[in-house]
Amino acid sequence: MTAAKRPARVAAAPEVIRNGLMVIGPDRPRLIASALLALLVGIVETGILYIIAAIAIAMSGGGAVRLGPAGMGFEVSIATACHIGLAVVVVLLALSFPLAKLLASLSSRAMVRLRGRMLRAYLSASLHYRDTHREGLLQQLIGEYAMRAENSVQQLALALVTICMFAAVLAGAIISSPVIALGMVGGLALCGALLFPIIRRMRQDATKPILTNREVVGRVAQATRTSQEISAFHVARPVIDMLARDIAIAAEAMRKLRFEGRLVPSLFQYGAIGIVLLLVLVLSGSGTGHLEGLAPLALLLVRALTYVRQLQRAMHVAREMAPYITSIEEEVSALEENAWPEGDREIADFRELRFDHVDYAYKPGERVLKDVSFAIRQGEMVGIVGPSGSGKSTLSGLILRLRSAASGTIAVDDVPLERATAESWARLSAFVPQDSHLIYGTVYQNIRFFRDGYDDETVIAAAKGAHLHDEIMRLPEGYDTLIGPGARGLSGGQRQRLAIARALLARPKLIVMDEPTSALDRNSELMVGQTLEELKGHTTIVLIAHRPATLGICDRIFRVEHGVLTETPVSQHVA
Ligand SMILES: Nc1ncnc2c1ncn2[C@@H]1O[C@H](COP(=O)(O)OP(=O)(O)OP(=O)(O)O)[C@@H](O)[C@H]1O
Repeated sequence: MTAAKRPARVAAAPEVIRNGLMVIGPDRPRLIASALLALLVGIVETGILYIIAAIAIAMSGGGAVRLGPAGMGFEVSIATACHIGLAVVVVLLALSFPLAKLLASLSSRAMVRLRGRMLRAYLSASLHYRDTHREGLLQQLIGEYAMRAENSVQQLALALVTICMFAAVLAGAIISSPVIALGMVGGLALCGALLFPIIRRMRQDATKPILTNREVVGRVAQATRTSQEISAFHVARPVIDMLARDIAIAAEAMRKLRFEGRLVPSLFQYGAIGIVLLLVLVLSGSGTGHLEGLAPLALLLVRALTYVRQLQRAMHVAREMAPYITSIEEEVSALEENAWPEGDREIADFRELRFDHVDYAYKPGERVLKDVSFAIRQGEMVGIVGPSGSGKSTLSGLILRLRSAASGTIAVDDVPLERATAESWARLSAFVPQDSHLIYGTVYQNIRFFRDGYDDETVIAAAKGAHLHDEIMRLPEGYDTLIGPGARGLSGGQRQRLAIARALLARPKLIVMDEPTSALDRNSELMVGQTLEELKGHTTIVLIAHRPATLGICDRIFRVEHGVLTETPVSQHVA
């Protein structure tokens, strides 16, 4: 399982209901309250339709308005009937507010829960598992999938509410004229039976989305990330063509779904009306006397049919959306199963970090690190060298406790690194990646990087430690200048030193630097070198580096080749 599959099908009703209830979860009492309220609205609505019909009859006949069931009714003037009607309308309006509020809150609360769960699951999953995901997965889950799940819940709740209203109006119609009302129910059932083969065929057509949205989103994410290269290689046209093709295929599948969504309810409604008219024709021709009170009944039946149409549409949309919930559930469960262990031992300091016979594989059977054993003592500066692809970055992931060994042990003093709490090790260690990223925010926010409890002075001290302070002070608003995507950019050298300031902020005991000077200009490289000199002796540094100039400062140097680590003399690497 590598990524959320775009559901290439329309769900069956039981799946829709099961999924909807799963997402609604703790809000089921709200759903029940909505249904009860809807039933009440349906009953009151039946009353108002009955009053309107009675007024219409009285107006056409010139007499009083007759209200109440046959034989037990009473007569009132048209004005009184209108007043009663207005009072009922006020009740209807008053009931509409809580019903609308309940329905809206049901789905929005479901979305908040879903998004929170997805975000937690994704960010708590192991890096090893996240590596197996294509790019843009979280965005797609939290964006498109959550919206569709919300829509499914909304439609399902709407369907339930519609059923309740339909039941109330139908009950009114049955009381008014059992023969015609039951005839209409029979007509609907007949329509359903007749239309079933067409519906099934259309549904099958609609479930052939050859290209998944997942692929479209993945390709868009890829196009965004490589936008600079796309311009430089002048390949915008083929990229646009490729995306346009993908989008068109997805759109065709969607068109078929929409077509079904529009057509089937109409076929149902008009078919049922036709059957009712036939029934009236038969009854009037036979003179069986079932036609008294036909006017209110006609109104009730028309209203009931609009509910059927509404129900059809709601179920259609809910069915279309429900598989996204299945997909979210599968994806989130897999992420949760692969949660990265939090650990249970607080580590405040360490004397030694030791690797014993450590193996690591991204894929089963393909060892990237083989039988790695070494120890780093507190305060040492250790260089890691080796050709590209030899396993240096993988090693840094293991040191940072972002990955766990496939076999062998990694220990901080006597504690296996996996047992150390993720939080305490993250406080004790820091990372300067090969390619660091800015976030949209001020320089302060970029250096703090979501960590609370560091005042401005501490941030400034970190920037000074990274030899970035003077350049920050030259920005228009100093540390308050907005930087990052969509705002002001920084040069590669400045970005790298900002990454170092980020790492220095919490005064870590261990810093892993992945090629910190690989892409730097001479000036930035000198400043990074100066930072390293200043850290030497009191902060343990693991320096992944190629340049002899950077390695000269190291106490010890390890070489990784084809995943095998050996110690080599420092003198061998210094020019
Ligand atoms: N996410 C991944 N999935 C599968 N294989 C991976 C993954 N990341 C790295 N590898 C493989 O693991 C091996 C070691 O990669 P690593 O990034 O640790 O090398 P490196 O020595 O840091 O390389 P460089 O100096 O180019 O950064 C490489 O063969 C690489 O192809």
